[in-house]
Amino acid sequence: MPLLAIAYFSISGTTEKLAHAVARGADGRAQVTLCRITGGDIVSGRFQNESLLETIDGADAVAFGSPTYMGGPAAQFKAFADASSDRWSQQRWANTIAAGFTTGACASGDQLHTLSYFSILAAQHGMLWCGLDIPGGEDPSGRNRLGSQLGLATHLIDGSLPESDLGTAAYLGLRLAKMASRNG
Ligand SMILES: Cc1cc2nc3c(=O)[nH]c(=O)nc-3n(C[C@H](O)[C@H](O)[C@H](O)COP(=O)(O)O)c2cc1C
Repeated sequence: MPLLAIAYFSISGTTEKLAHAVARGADGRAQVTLCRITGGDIVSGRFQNESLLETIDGADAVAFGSPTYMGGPAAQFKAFADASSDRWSQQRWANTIAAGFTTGACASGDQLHTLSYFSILAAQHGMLWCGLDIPGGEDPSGRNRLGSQLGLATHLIDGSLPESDLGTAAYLGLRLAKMASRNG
């Protein structure tokens, strides 16, 4: 079974809900490891959780997740990304499947920029980007509600995530598991 690592940062729990939904979607088709990035991993501005990075070293697929903060990934996620530069120099994550998910307070809160950053991070590592194959506004169950095909973009409605966003996250997990099996 392929290994799916979900590397995410969340403070108030919304991105974490998405991470758990991605994991549920992959259940039974991949072994899943949730890798939560925390502020405590960052010492003097540098991300120092080597065991989290080592988990990703062994993964067949990786889902990157962060809330959108000020039009991009949260600083804590960026600290993790910067710490991956040792892996970059050896292209250690090359050919691993990668995808991304994010959330925001607004429907058009610049989530695309966060997803673009994730895809560039993946490209820097030679990873293979996996977007969403759900046409926005066309899915009978309302998945990919915001019509983002680069990755999963969501936003809060009355303070919580709609079920359709969690369904999209689960679908992304399933898709990653399938892609990882195909790529293995
Ligand atoms: C510092 C900060 C910056 C934010 N910037 C944005 C933003 O640019 N766009 C947006 O839609 N939401 C923005 N938000 C809202 C968060 O993305 C939103 O509350 C999200 O659900 C938090 O995720 P979490 O529950 O996983 O911590 C911002 C929130 C904070 C605290």
